[in-house]
Amino acid sequence: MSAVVPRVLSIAGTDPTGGAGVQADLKSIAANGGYGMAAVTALVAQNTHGVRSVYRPPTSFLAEQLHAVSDDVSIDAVKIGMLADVEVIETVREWLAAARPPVVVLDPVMVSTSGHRLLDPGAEEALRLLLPDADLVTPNVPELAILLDREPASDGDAVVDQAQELARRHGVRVLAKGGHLEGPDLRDALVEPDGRVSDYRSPRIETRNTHGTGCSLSSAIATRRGAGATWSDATDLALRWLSESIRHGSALDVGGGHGPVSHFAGLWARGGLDTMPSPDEIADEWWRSTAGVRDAIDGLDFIRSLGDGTLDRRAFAWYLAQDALYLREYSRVLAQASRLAPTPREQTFWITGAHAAVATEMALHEQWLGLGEGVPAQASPTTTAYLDHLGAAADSGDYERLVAAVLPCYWLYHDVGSRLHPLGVEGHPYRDWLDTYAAPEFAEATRTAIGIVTAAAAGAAPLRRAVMAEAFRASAAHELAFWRAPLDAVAAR
Ligand SMILES: Nc1ncnc2c1ncn2[C@@H]1O[C@H](COP(=O)(O)OP(=O)(O)O)[C@@H](O)[C@H]1O
Ligand SMILES: Cc1ncc(COP(=O)(O)O)c(N)n1
Repeated sequence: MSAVVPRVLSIAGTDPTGGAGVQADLKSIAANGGYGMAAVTALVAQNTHGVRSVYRPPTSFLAEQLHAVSDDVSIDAVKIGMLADVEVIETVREWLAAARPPVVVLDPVMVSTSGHRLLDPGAEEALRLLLPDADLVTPNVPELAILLDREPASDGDAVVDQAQELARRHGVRVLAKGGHLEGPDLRDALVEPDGRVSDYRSPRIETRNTHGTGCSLSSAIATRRGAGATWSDATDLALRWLSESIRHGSALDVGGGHGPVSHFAGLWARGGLDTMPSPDEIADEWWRSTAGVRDAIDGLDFIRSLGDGTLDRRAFAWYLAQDALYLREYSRVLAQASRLAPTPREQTFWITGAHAAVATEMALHEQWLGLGEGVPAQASPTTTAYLDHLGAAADSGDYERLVAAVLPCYWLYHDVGSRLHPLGVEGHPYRDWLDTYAAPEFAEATRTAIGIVTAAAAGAAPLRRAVMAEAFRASAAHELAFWRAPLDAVAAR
């Protein structure tokens, strides 16, 4: 079973400038959605101008690296690059026989772009013997010729002929790469062991940044295949990614010779570098952003006297009348959230809230309206302002903004309600009210609302998340004004 994120091992040499070898492989694996690992065959002192020297550590140590990985990690794919000499080839072959990784892509690295040997001339036959252990071999034009012991092909058809010959001889799939041929059009050919050919054509990109293209391509194919794509799809996806990365290579400005490709250019452009907060982090941040509003609510005479039961009945009746006006409209706003909801679960949640707002709570308020304190039938300026804010969010058709705007009505009410509730002793004049907003169903609905809204915010792009946070904060400020209004209104009469 391959993992969602395929675990891909590169067995290759190094490039301290990061454009080729294991350094390029790890970037390519990551850029194609894999988890990259690397066992180093040889240390190469090289840069974008060329190779200066090669140090090949004892192969016993390579074997230790390989077994350290396979003893611990389930490997989904292996990419093999520079093998340096016969001893290294033998070490890798023995390890492959023992570890049996499900996908093996072999890039038969022999000579660097700059013309330096990365494989002993005497190791060519050993490399040929390794070919059947691979699922895919990815030679460039000169490597294909050496593996066949022929002259290099000079056009696309000759490359395909040679690739078919190699595939047949060794019973292996071959991706023959056309980067070394001349001309404006590039052709790579995937040849099955039975000779069937799939062509991949693309325009040649005018650039000096082609250092490590072979390393990067083979790692990308191994990763895509390790994730479950067919060989043909894996090749197609990897080539599209490589073209994009070659196109952005020169913008990196790395070195004065053949520079690297820009492995993450596409991801940077499309995904940006922003981190994504978790829903819990958003909940914390948004809640903290209302600290001032909450302190101010707690400090209101209305809240204090509501808690100890000394609140002026007229003020309470005025408040209930405004709340009834508010709830009718709030119900419509929740119904709009339900209409825009992306999932049935959310659709159900908001429509249930809309029903609760208009039915259950209205019924409670009907009783209190019986207080007969000559309450206003018109929405106050404060109520109107709050409803205008919610109405604008509802009319925008923007689900995320809308649900962020309706959240404080749950969250702050639940917060105030659960703190006032213990004060609602026998005989408390506002006990029914105190019970409503501390009820377990309201606590549950509040939790669900917070979960839905913060999950939407976590998944939103940063700018969208900022719009949501602003809608939330504005509603919280309207909540404060709503609680402050009743005593002011009664005092002004
Ligand atoms: N200038 C370029 N424009 C577009 N694709 C390129 C360019 N150079 C190389 N490639 C692609 O990069 C891959 C590796 O190319 P190639 O040069 O043939 O192999 P290697 O890097 O092993 O020598 C191939 O898929 C090739 O099509
Ligand atoms: C360690 C190592 N492996 C492979 C290459 C081939 O790179 P290129 O794709 O430029 O031929 C390289 N230069 N160094």
